[in-house]
Amino acid sequence: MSKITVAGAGAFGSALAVALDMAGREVTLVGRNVDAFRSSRDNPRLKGVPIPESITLATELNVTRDDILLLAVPMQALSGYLEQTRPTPKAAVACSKGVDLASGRGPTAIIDDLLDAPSAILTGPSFAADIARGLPTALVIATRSDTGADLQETLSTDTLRLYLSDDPIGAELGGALKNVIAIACGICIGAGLGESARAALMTRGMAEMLRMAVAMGAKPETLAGLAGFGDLALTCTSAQSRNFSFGLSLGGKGPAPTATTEGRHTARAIVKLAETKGVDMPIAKMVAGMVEGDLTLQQALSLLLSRPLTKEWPYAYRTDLHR
Ligand SMILES: NC(=O)c1ccc[n+]([C@@H]2O[C@H](COP(=O)([O-])OP(=O)(O)OC[C@H]3O[C@@H](n4cnc5c(N)ncnc54)[C@H](O)[C@@H]3O)[C@@H](O)[C@H]2O)c1
Ligand SMILES: O=P(O)(O)OC[C@H](O)CO
Repeated sequence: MSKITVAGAGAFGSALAVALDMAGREVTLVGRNVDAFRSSRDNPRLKGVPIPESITLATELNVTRDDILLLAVPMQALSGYLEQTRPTPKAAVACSKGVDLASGRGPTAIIDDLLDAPSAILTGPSFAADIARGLPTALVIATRSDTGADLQETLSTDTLRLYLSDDPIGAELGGALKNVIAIACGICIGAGLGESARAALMTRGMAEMLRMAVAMGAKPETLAGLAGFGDLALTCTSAQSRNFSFGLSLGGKGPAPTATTEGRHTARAIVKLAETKGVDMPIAKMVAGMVEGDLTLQQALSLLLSRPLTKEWPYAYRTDLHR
């Protein structure tokens, strides 16, 4: 079985490394921060779960065509990281959830542009702490390459169940866009706007995700799966989510988390992309405005609620409008 190298020793990269090591895979965890926990095996990004001695720690990326490379650095760091390291693995699997602000590209497009290796995306509802503790989790591995079945087999464990998809665009946009809607839901709950309003935001947010994804060439059914609906449900309803917690703080409840919050950047990136594609994304626009400090909560709310009354679904499914 292929060796696995995980680049990015933050919460998610470390959690994947631990889960795969527990399942008997040969794992190397690479990160600029690994020296800080090389002897203690206690990574502050993954509190309470020691990094087993069986996982090799490295500060420099060094992969061969025998290795599967999991890329677990934040989205805005991905292209710079690959430009700098130029690895040549058997397959490069992005684990980042977002859209690159500078270029509007998703993670697999960045891999395809920069590496001579098949690209894939690993995404879906999963908190790092749950994966690291071996709690049951279901994810999607999506690729257009013929490495999909091998990746699914190698990266699945007894508790980490991977479903295979041939729609990386849909899968990565599901993971990126749910973060933006989760910020909106956090704002809603933080500001005391109620559970009914959150349900409305999740549902209309799903319509925005679907419109945008289809406009980008994704299959609508991907958005109904783990990478879309599944991750939206998790992230919009759990205070464990950094995106939801960031939203809570924007809504006036609690401090902003200092950890990686992908939706802040993705909101801005997606609003730019939606304008180019002519896709209507009012909730994302409201989130981007509040993140930028251009809109107050009251302004965002009245902009959303004063939109013309419309039909619920036909517009979202009129894919011909967006192709
Ligand atoms: N934490 C989760 O529960 C979770 C779950 C699923 C997906 N993800 C995704 O995984 C990605 C990483 O998130 P995380 O939670 O591990 O974040 P994190 O902040 O815990 O860790 C990010 C890691 O990337 C490293 N890093 C940052 N910039 C870098 C650069 N320029 N070059 C090299 N390394 C760099 C940091 O040192 C850190 O170790 C995000 O896109 C996130 O959406 C996270
Ligand atoms: O903590 P968040 O908001 O980055 O969410 C983590 C995962 O993406 C949930 O699937």
